[in-house]
Amino acid sequence: MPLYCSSLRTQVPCVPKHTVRYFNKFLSPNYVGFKGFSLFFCVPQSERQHKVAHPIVSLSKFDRNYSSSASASASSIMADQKRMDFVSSMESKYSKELDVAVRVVQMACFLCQKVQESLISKSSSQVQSKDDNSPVTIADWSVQATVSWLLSESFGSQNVSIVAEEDVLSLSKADAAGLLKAVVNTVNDCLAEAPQFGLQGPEMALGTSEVLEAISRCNSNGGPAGRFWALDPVDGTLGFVRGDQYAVALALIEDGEPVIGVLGCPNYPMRKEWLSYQHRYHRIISKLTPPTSESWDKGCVMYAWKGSGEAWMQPLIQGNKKLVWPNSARPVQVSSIENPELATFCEPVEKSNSSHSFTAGLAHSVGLRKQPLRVYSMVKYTTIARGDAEVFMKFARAGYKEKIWDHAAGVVIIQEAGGVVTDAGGRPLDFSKGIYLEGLDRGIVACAGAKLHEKIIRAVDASWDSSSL
Ligand SMILES: Nc1ncnc2c1ncn2[C@@H]1O[C@H](COP(=O)(O)OS(=O)(=O)O)[C@@H](OP(=O)(O)O)[C@H]1O
Ligand SMILES: [Mg+2]
Repeated sequence: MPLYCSSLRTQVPCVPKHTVRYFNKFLSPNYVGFKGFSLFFCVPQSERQHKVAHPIVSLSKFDRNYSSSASASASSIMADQKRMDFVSSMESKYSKELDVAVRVVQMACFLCQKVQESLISKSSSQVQSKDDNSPVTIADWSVQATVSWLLSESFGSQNVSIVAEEDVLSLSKADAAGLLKAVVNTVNDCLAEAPQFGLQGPEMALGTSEVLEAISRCNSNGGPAGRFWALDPVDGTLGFVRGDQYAVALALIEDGEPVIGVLGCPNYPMRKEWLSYQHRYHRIISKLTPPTSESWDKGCVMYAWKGSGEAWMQPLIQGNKKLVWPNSARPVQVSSIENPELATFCEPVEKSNSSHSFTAGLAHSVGLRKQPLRVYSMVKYTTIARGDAEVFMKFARAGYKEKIWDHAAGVVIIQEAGGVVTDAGGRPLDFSKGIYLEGLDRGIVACAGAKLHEKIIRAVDASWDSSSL
């Protein structure tokens, strides 16, 4: 039987994670029992071909988490075994949901990219105004319809409950007929590509009523019990219409806790320096020196499930390539920088969304010296999870209530990548109270590590009373 061998500390595609963890525990250089076996391990080719549903695995990460010392006691081995069993059971519990959610977000990114291209090249006639005057585009409704339709097809509509940002009212008005037509066409164009993403599209193009129904089905109010999906079809609408950063955010929330987080970031640059530039410059440079078709220049989908201790990033599907799992996924980890002088903090672009002056004071008091990185949308969560910045702070004006779909996916991803996310009082965000993060204390603080986090929480307390927030 042909064997697939891989040297230790390289990334191993197509190996079931629990198998790697199991081997890795014994392959630790300190583990005397199997020391002579520590250079290679082998997996039968047939197993490799059949068990490809999981992402690639970084052995070095598991070394860090799971290495046993020579004096490892039987009880710590048992604890490891228990954790392995827990991880395996959770893995099988969420594997279909994760697989479908990542594919669906890939499709949503594909849709958004097309709409954003046409928005930038045409005028802004495709931008509508919602009651709260924020711009909303064809993409918002089209993504919501597409995601809702695909989740219902994959799990059965009776099993799918979705909390999402857009409502169907403004789209159903008589004067929105042109917009509705554009949404129906965009949804059908996207769903026609479903097989490329490993999903099944409709046999016939969806009619207007089916599209409206898919959008309006996202009418769950969340809450503390059961399962629901939280969707922000286009988070960072301003970034989207400006041709800049935005995200498609999908999370599965179970009994009030986000358990799966998937974030599509179509404009995320692989070279982190580009995050500080307006996306316009990136586009110009890309035109002058176009990336090769194989290079991973920008755009990713990040994902994680709670309790796995892993977060992953895969490239967006390009051209008419097929999504073959795990689609070159790479593990991501938060930065190891603890020194505030070396750390970068990111925050919302719009000062109406978060007080820039308050965060500047906090930054100064904890010794953060670098210029803030202002990035639209939940891409800020991606920035921390990937290790491209160390701190994310958001302090909205008093009275603003944060919504669960603006944070759920990012929280799971940062936590599984090794970071910390809390409110400004140091408490976990509460996703169990409906569509808002009720009881949020002052603001949101996400950090790569606990030390930085603690410093910032202390600084908030010290300066809050003198702030005008
Ligand atoms: N006044 C106010 N204060 C705080 N937050 C607000 C406010 N208004 C809106 N929002 C929400 O912020 C989402 C935009 O993302 P950010 O908060 O990261 O801001 S920014 O786009 O970088 O400026 C944005 O998400 P989208 O509506 O999906 O763009 C909103 O949910
Ligand atoms: Mg949003």
